[in-house]
Amino acid sequence: MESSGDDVARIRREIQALKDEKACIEQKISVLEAQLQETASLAPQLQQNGDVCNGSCPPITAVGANMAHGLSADSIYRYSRHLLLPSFGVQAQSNLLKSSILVVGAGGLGSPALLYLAACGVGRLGVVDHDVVELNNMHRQVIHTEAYIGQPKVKSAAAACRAINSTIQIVEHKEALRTSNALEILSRYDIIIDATDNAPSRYMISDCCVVLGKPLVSGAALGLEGQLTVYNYKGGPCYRCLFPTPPPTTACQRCSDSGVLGVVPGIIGCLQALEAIKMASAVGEPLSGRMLLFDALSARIRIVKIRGRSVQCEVCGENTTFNQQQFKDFDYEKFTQSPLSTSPPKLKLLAPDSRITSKEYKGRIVAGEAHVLVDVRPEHHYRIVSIPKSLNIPLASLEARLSEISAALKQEQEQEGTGSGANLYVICRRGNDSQRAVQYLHNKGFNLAKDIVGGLESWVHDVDPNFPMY
Ligand SMILES: Nc1ncnc2c1ncn2[C@@H]1O[C@H](COP(=O)(O)OP(=O)(O)OP(=O)(O)O)[C@@H](O)[C@H]1O
Ligand SMILES: [Zn+2]
Repeated sequence: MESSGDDVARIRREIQALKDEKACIEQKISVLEAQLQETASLAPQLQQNGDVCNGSCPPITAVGANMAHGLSADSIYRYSRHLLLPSFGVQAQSNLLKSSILVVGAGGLGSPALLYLAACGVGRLGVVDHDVVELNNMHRQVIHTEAYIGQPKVKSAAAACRAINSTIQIVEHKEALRTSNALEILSRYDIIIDATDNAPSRYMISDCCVVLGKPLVSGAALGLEGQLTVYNYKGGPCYRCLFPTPPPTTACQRCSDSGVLGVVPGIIGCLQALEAIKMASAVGEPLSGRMLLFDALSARIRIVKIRGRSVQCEVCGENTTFNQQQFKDFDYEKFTQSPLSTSPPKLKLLAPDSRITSKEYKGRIVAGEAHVLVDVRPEHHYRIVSIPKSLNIPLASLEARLSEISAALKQEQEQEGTGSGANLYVICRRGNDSQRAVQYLHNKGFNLAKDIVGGLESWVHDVDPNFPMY
């Protein structure tokens, strides 16, 4: 028998499937309605004339309305506020409708970018992402709704775009962009938007744009800051011109570790859409050779001049031999020493006898074992949630606070009255920092220190599914 939780999930899935079907049918209806509207505007005049056109009469639209630009009546009405802009107008809108733009990543940056690109009438809009929608995406990834939790982001994003504009083509690429598929996917679009969140993807997308000769709108947002620029546009620099060597992996922070205020990627994503729209419609001056820096706390936006194309650039420089084949063979994960996937790396620094699983640790609590549990997460993480009776000593202050661990172990031993001494366990969020801490503690003479494999994530997974996770 299914549990009530399974039931709820199944019913939600069925509802979503029906909603998708409904959205698809509605899209078809509105396309047919637009066709009907255009055809019907001819029909009464044919009837009034009392005869049926045999092909020899002049086209009736030529008498009723002069629309040499080719926009339909529906499009004129839909995009009328664009058409009214003297600096945009009919020509720019027609250019947009003929353009194609690809957004890589349907997360914090991609969400607003996709919504505006769909709304403004980009003729073909592609979205690439391999991930599924999660509850902790909701605060910033505004294209997704709760009904899509657990479903592919591309499916959710495409449905939202279609709901806004059923007259454009939306293409779903439900896969991670890799060297094996990037050339083929990117070659189908005029302009590329990088809305990903990791170093290997950034280098890979930029290099691919260089070999294919496509302009790239690149954005980033973390914490309360964001930045934006356009690469590879009419002789401008590429990402590698600016950053020939990848930053150290410790400098590559992720939203899932460092946090991000939802509206910050919202702002940068909107600006990415704007830069793409400007290029697609041939209006204005793209942000090439300049970088926009946004600081939410001080409410400051600065535009700084950045270096131009580097003659020494390994990918776009004067003597480069970098081509499509080299792109396909390039190992971006090795180059940046970080994974393409959004999941953080899992370190293995300790011997098995210096580690215990979260289940084993739970067993020791139940057995009443004398021990101290040190939680080495930063204090603001610890304040979100922690295991009762744990002692918070962040990894960064471990060196200065070793005496607190000694004191806690002594106190525990006295309370329990054990002769053999109390055990020392170390936990963190995912099991990486706890290993670093145990290595350090071993060097400082705490030889019995053990790390809890997989940290609080494994505690939630294997011991207590109700323990809140972030
Ligand atoms: N190589 C890639 N190909 C396709 N999509 C990618 C690639 N790299 C990253 N992405 C996608 O880009 C999006 C980036 O979104 P965002 O930075 O908001 O982070 P997130 O991974 O959704 O959330 P969080 O970091 O908070 O867990 C994600 O949906 C991710 O799946
Ligand atoms: Zn370059």
